[in-house]
Amino acid sequence: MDMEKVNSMDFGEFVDVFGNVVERCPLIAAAVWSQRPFSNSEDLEKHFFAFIDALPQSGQEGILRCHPDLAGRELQQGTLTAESRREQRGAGLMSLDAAERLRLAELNAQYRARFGFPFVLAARLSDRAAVPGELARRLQRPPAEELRTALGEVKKIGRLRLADLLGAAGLAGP
Ligand SMILES: NC(=O)NC1=NC(=O)NC1=O
Repeated sequence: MDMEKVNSMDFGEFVDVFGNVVERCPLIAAAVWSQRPFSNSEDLEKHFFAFIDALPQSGQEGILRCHPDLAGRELQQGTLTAESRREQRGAGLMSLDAAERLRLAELNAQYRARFGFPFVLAARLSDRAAVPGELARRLQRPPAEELRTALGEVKKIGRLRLADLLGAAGLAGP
């Protein structure tokens, strides 16, 4: 892994490349830049996750609130980030019928009303058939446990996005 290139990035380059590892939270990349040099991709990922874990609950909930709903308004309006659009399309969430979309909208609304943040799941590790059931199941979980679960999904999304970036941007090495 050619971490030499990553470690040589100035602040602007680093945030340009890694600013959306956590959806719409460039602050995290901006903070992690200070931790360079990174010994390898796991070390880089560890710093992203450590920042999330060190936040107060309000900050962790804030990260979740930066995520667009699955198959929600932003998908309909075409305002998703490129990463989110790819992830949601890959899970088949762009081709839901009206009934599926309505069901998901209802579940998302119930979830948000109960927890105060949106349902977050690593769409690339799921698919359109599984999402409603997973949402309904997690809807019943105690808030403290569900916050931990949701942050775990943010990390899964971040891990996959980092792997794309380090692999695709010619940063992958032997
Ligand atoms: N609410 C969400 O789970 N959003 C998302 N999951 C992904 O995998 N990408 C998203 O934007």
